[in-house]
Amino acid sequence: MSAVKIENISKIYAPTLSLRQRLFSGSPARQGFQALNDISLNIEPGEFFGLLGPNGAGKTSLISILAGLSRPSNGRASICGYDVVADYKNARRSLGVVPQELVYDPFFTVRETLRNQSGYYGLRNNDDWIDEILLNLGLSDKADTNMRALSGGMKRRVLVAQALVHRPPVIILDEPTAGVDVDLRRSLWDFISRLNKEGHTILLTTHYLEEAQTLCGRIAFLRKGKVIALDTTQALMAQFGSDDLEETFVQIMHTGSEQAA
Ligand SMILES: Nc1ncnc2c1ncn2[C@@H]1O[C@H](COP(=O)(O)OP(=O)(O)OP(=O)(O)O)[C@@H](O)[C@H]1O
Repeated sequence: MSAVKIENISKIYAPTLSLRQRLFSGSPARQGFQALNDISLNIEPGEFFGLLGPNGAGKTSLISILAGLSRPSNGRASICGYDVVADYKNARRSLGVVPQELVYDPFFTVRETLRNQSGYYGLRNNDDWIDEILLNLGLSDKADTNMRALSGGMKRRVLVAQALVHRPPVIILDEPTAGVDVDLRRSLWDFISRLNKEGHTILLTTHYLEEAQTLCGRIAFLRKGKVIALDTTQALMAQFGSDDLEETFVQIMHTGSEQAA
């Protein structure tokens, strides 16, 4: 069974019309914006998979569908065999998502935040695991600090910790190292690599291609909502005669065409 299965997913965002336009426009309804166009791919258990593409390619739109935050216009997706729409609860329980946006509740400390998150999954007495996560993310000395008193990079570490409280088999990281220092990057990647070696499936989006080159076994390149290349990292680079993923990325974005996933 695939850890993540994506079958013919398309996403069309509804057009945003003002009230005035809606009430008084006699013109036919405007078409929505197609962010994803017939995406299919499978990620096997234990893979470290990269989803790469330029700004606006559709990476976050796809992740939002997997996380149950947004519904696909067409197609279906499942996490560990659980359909993300029909079996939302089990799909969500199998998944930990580190979002791109820094979202947090300013009234709680770091430990309270992680206890609350554990509570959403019905987990009590989760402090041993919370302590291990805090240690691995360099947050032990911030456990009793209020969220609003943390720096941006520290808040991002807490987002990573939140995604891990229920030990999900699949972890999605949406640009987790944007705006964080070298120390966190190293400790984060050491920790995530360890989780991956222990069997967790990782789906990563990042604009740091050297990170993707080092970490990802397979990569899908997205452009304008379509998969334009999908293969092992080595095979993608070999195809373009390069040993540098950034160089490969540039070439694929300028020459790539849609290919079967
Ligand atoms: N709620 C929305 N309503 C309308 N359009 C949207 C919405 N969310 C995203 N889009 C559009 O869909 C396209 C894909 O956006 P998305 O955020 O998925 O891209 P991305 O690959 O994650 O980009 P980035 O690398 O900048 O995070 C963009 O053109 C974006 O403007």
